[in-house]
Amino acid sequence: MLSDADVQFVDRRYGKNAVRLLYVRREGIRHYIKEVEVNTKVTLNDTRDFLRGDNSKIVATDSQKNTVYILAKQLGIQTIEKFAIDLSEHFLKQYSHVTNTDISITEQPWKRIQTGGREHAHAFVETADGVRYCRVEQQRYGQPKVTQGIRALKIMKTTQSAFNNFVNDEFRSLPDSTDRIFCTIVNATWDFHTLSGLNFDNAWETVKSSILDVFAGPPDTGVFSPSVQKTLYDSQKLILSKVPQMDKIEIKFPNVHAYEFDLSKFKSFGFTENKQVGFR
Ligand SMILES: O=c1[nH]c(=O)c2[nH]c(=O)[nH]c2[nH]1
Repeated sequence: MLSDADVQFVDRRYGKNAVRLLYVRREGIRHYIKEVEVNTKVTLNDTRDFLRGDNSKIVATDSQKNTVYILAKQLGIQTIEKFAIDLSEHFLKQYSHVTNTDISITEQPWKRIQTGGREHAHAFVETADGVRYCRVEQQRYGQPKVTQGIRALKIMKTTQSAFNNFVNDEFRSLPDSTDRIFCTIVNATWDFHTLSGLNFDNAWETVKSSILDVFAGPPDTGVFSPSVQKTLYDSQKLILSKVPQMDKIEIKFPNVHAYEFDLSKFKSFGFTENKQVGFR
């Protein structure tokens, strides 16, 4: 059996995961909603809970969950980033023995229903065009470190994408492709060196629209992509030039493969050899 002196704590964060909350703001007939899922974590200034089973400093995860509901009611949820900062600062202020906080929030992508070409006052549809999330980490006496992200943004283009002239050795089976389907599920995450002059909504929309613009290009002609790598890099460069407060951005464009089915065996239908077959 190890003695406590032999043990080093690497991570002592604990908290409540997946606190679901629907926040409705009613301004006359026009209503606003945020459906969010919040994870709270705090770190305490000593280890008596782990070492001795002394719970006297534990802020129960159940109390953390209640805090999410109480602060949402008291302060509202303007943006998930601001709400995460509010929660973080609350935990640090309320409990002098909390040294660090780590709050992450995911927002469901609700949009207003359009009827008769107009936005509805109180009816919404969940869309599949990207999920917004954020994370706020803060140390006592420190500034909140805000990370924003987008995930589950599935995009596809059916031409103006190629991949060729890559390493050709005994491990290669993929043919060159001069015209392939490019489909991916974007996952991007970024942080800021300052929050000064930053509008969280604008920053998030800028990232999303820049990714879509670089990927798609002009509506009629599109834009040529020689590889996922090049399109990814061009998106990042554009985003970094547009959001000066941004420190760094990580984007993942996993290839969602579309096979071209080999119909050449079905000669009676008039099918001939496929131009290209397989993963592209
Ligand atoms: O754009 C691409 N980049 C790659 O590195 C790669 N690898 C692969 O199999 N297909 C592709 N496509």
